Amino acid sequence: MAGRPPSNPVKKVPIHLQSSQNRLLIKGGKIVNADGMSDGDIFIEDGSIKEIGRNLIIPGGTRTIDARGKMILPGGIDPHTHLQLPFMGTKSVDDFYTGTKAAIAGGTTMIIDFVIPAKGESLIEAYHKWRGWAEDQVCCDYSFHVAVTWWSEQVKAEMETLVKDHGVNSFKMFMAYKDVFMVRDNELYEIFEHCKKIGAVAQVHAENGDIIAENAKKMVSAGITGPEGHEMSRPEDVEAEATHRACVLASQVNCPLYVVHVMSKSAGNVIAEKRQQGCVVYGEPIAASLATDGTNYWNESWRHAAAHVLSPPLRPDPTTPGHLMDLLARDDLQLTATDNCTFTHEQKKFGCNDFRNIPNGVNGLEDRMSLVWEKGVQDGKMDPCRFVAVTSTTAAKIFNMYPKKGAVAMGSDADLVIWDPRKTRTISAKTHHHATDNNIFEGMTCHGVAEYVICNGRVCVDEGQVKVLQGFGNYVAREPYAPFVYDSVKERDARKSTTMKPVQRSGFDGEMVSKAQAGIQNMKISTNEAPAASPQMAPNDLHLQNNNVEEGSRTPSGVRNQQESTFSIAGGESNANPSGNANPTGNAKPTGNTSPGSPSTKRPSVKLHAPPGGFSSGLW
Ligand SMILES: NC(=O)NCCC(=O)O
Ligand SMILES: [Zn+2]
Repeated sequence: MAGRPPSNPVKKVPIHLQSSQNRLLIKGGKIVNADGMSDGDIFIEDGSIKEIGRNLIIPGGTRTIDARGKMILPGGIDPHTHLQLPFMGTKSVDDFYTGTKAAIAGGTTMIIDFVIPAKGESLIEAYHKWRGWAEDQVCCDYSFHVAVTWWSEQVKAEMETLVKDHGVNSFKMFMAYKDVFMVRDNELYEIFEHCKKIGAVAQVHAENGDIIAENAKKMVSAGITGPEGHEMSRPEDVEAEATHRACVLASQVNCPLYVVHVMSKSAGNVIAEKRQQGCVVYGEPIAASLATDGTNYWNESWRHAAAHVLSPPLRPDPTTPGHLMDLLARDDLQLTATDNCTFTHEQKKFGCNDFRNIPNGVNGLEDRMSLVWEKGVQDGKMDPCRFVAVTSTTAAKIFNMYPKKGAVAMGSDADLVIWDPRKTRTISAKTHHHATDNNIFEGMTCHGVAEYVICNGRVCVDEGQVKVLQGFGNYVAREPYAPFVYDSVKERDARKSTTMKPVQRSGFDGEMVSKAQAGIQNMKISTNEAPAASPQMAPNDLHLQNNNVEEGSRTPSGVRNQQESTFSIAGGESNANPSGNANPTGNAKPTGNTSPGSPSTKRPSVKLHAPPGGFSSGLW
């Protein structure tokens, strides 16, 4: 289509900007990968790592960087950013230029941003719009997740196209932002099912949007209009509940789930617990949740408090960052991001009379690497290899870019950081490279400084000096069915198929009772006048909507056929057994009444409050 960049355009970087930097030798550093450390020199040519070893034979004219006493890490990957996001009546102030410049300054060499279509907007159109914004601005490589903010056959088809033709293998759903981006549980279930079918990773923003909307109204009515009302209206439980719900829904269809911005201890614990139970779920704490806390919302300065407003919010429990770091260190949570979505004080002021209008979002892109080093490695909770895993390698694996990204290895992209673990720096809005005038980590001093940052073989931070090139980054297309994710999914599928078997019985060993005998034809059942129920049935579990109670489909052994259940997650009626015939059990007879329009062509409209197979209705 006219005006759109092709999916993988070739970047034309002027030769004078790249030629002298085509070849690089990094000598004498400690190479750190997620799976181990080694000593070796690294030869880089034309954007990728050509050789690693000692006494390499190098062409003349190669620039040498002395890395003695330093570590050489795979460049950071931030899998969660919102650059120039149109949001809450404004636009996040870091665009794809300043955002990626800040990223590089701190040692991050790739971002994955979110395309967020409005409800009703084509996902593909939105994707092209975001590509257009990014393409000539990005200083480092980038990719896109796409948000599913509404649900229809069109969206379903577009997701497939995005996977097949545009290198998107991850889709995010919002359980919050009611009426704006939020999707409901029945939609989530279907989207998860679809993600699994197309080999994508489903991501969720886990907060209960309905509860938040109600709480926020009450808060404002009670006169709590400042930033503290933001946290009070969306407390920890509201995040943990949605996290749990997302895990339960995804696990029904065995869809891999990725929970973005884990902000609370209880949400983190839910993920840890679900992983222990065998769910394929990944948790992403962010720089903000690992390094600061929600006590800031009670700061007397409105400006200070508002700068910290993001969703889910930071938690007032000051032990939260330490707890999340502990979970991260032991792989109960898997990787870090930032959710970088910056707004200036002028923009934050939109909410000066009502916290609901404070644009949600904070910084993090530039400082994540140093903060995770300080709170993780310097504090003795993780070693440098784990640091590499949680800042780079695991993102590359989950989103299927490994080992091109996320590794210091022969053949990998030359996205590298020469890291000085002893050097310190103090974070400040006065010196950062973001476009915003505030920094939620103001004044924090961290060990770990990116002395050199190399993006695709180009030195973009040189002895601490930032020398980025606008538009230098490339779009990274990602294949579906990431082995790191889908190998576990396949295993679970296989396990399920061996355990999900009906009990083989010789026949029904009690007295069969037809529904006519049971006197339930055209009988109206209310919760007060339920018929004799089977022992496991709770009368309140039945809610009959009309007078026709029809026989459910049974397998030959008499077991309820769960595939033909009348349960519909979408709240509609299932058409699985359109004839309305009872499946003969060997004793029971089919009604034989299949003519269109006859009573038995009507689908039964029994609404169960428990899933099929969970309880027996006892109505035979
Ligand atoms: N997180 C946040 O507060 N802003 C960015 C949008 C989102 O991810 O919810
Ligand atoms: Zn976000």
